[in-house]
Amino acid sequence: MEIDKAIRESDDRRLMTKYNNAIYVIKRALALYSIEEVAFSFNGGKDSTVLLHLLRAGYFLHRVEQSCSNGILTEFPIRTIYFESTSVFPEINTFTYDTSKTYGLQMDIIRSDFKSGLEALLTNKPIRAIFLGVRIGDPTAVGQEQFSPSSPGWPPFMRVNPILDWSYRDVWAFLLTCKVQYCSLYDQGYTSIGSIHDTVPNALLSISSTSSKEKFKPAYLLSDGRLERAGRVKKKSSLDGTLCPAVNIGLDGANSLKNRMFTSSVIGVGDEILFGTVEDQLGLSLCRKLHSIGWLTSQASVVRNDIDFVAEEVERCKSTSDMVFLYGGVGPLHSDVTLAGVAKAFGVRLAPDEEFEEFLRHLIGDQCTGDRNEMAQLPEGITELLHHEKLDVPLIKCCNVIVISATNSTELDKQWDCLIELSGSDGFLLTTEPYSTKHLTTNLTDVEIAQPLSKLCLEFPDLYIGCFRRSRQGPLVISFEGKDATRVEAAVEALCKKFNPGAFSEVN
Ligand SMILES: Cc1cc2nc3c(=O)[nH]c(=O)nc-3n(C[C@H](O)[C@H](O)[C@H](O)COP(=O)(O)O)c2cc1C
Ligand SMILES: Nc1ncnc2c1ncn2[C@@H]1O[C@H](COP(=O)(O)OP(=O)(O)OP(=O)(O)O)[C@@H](O)[C@H]1O
Ligand SMILES: [Mg+2]
Repeated sequence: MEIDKAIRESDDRRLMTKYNNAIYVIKRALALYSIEEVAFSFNGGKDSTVLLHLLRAGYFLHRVEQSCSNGILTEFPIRTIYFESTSVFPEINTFTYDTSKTYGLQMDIIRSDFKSGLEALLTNKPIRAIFLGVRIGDPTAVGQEQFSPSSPGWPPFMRVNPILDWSYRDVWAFLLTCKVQYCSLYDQGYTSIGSIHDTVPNALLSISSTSSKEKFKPAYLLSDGRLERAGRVKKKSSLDGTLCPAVNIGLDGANSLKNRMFTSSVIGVGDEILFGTVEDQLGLSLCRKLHSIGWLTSQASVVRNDIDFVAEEVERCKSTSDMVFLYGGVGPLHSDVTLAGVAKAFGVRLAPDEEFEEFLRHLIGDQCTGDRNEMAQLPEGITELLHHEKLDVPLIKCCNVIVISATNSTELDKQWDCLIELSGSDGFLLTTEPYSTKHLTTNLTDVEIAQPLSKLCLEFPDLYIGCFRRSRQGPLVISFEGKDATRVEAAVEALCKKFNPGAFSEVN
């Protein structure tokens, strides 16, 4: 088998190790699932081209071990799926189809989005595992392992990532050592290829040229593989502020913004809260603190210590709230997945942050060894460290998401005060007009009060008018909340007028 032979004959020991590991993963997958139950997700990119040849080698070796191959590989029976989009580079498309022909791939072309395409595929075919060319530096790799079940909300299948631990250098070492064809765009300075709308050649490969047409070196000459995505035009850039859509307040706007309604979401991360083992004080305290600065908390939730759950919740909240507060799940333990969830929600990877690592080093001393300190990994390109002299470690702000590391109310009080100070009078946590609040209690029945209250809500749409009880039999409490104290007063008066005097009394 020519791939296996090329690697074994090369003297690249690192490549050999990576190859052996990938082949091991492929062979385990082929032992776990029947050939009808696996699929290969191929898109003509360099990573999936590597994977194609690894799968060819892995399938061959698997057959040899089962003693059913004579050493000549004539077929590649693994179902191949290609999501063909209208915004794909023509060179990628042609390469994908040509490769399919060369290696006799049984290719299913899917023209819908990934999720619905996979849903339809899995309904019609017995597929249980899909091979992907995902690598650890890819934003989508956050939290994945070589075998990772698909995320919640996706149809159920196993994602098999044989080259998860391969670097950019490993990919090129493999393609060049095996002398296999790859898409021609990689010889024109493209280093990672998305759609025609978001991909340009990598500027780091640019050759200064006197002619008007810029020239580029081939992808394999990129010396720092961490920059392979430099040719990907960010859909939203953290620098132009669009990735951080919410509170971007300039001095001029501060006064008018004081009257604006700011909304927040509060997300707790912790299985223990959900088991009922630990009482969630931080969520309550954050809601109170936000209310005290005139913010409206539009939702507070608690999710499991699971990257996908965190990512899903953050993704939803960051686009609907001005600011999202996350607490719990921060640290170096296996259950500390909060920052990975934030990274996934923003589609960036976790990367070591030297500045943050330095703070941790001061705090935990020698226990914190450079490359092994998981706590020093922060969402890349979107993280701002908020320094305050009263804090041993800076607070982490990723666009409009603030990660609170406090584990109890006292620590939270301290971090909150620092946040307010750091935000200043025109910052990301602007103190706005405080709420004016009134509470009335009454012994009127729900039936008596329901209709007049509904009418009152229509008359005062600018106020929050709600009801709650402290016990089923006890009095009803009606709360009025609003930014304009005279309006709150007017609503209270209007309600009292609808009933006999003495029907309500004011409480705190
Ligand atoms: C076969 C296949 C399976 C996928 N499974 C998942 C999944 O389980 N969870 C998930 O969040 N994304 C999944 N994705 C989506 C990818 O993680 C990623 O969003 C996609 O490759 C788009 O990357 P891009 O935005 O860089 O183009 C899957 C994609 C493919 C092709
Ligand atoms: N349109 C698609 N059809 C099928 N599989 C896809 C598609 N897009 C992505 N994938 C799967 O996701 C993997 C990761 O995609 P990614 O874009 O990171 O890598 P690539 O396209 O192989 O290489 P490159 O990073 O150079 O673009 C692919 O290797 C492939 O398995
Ligand atoms: Mg690609």
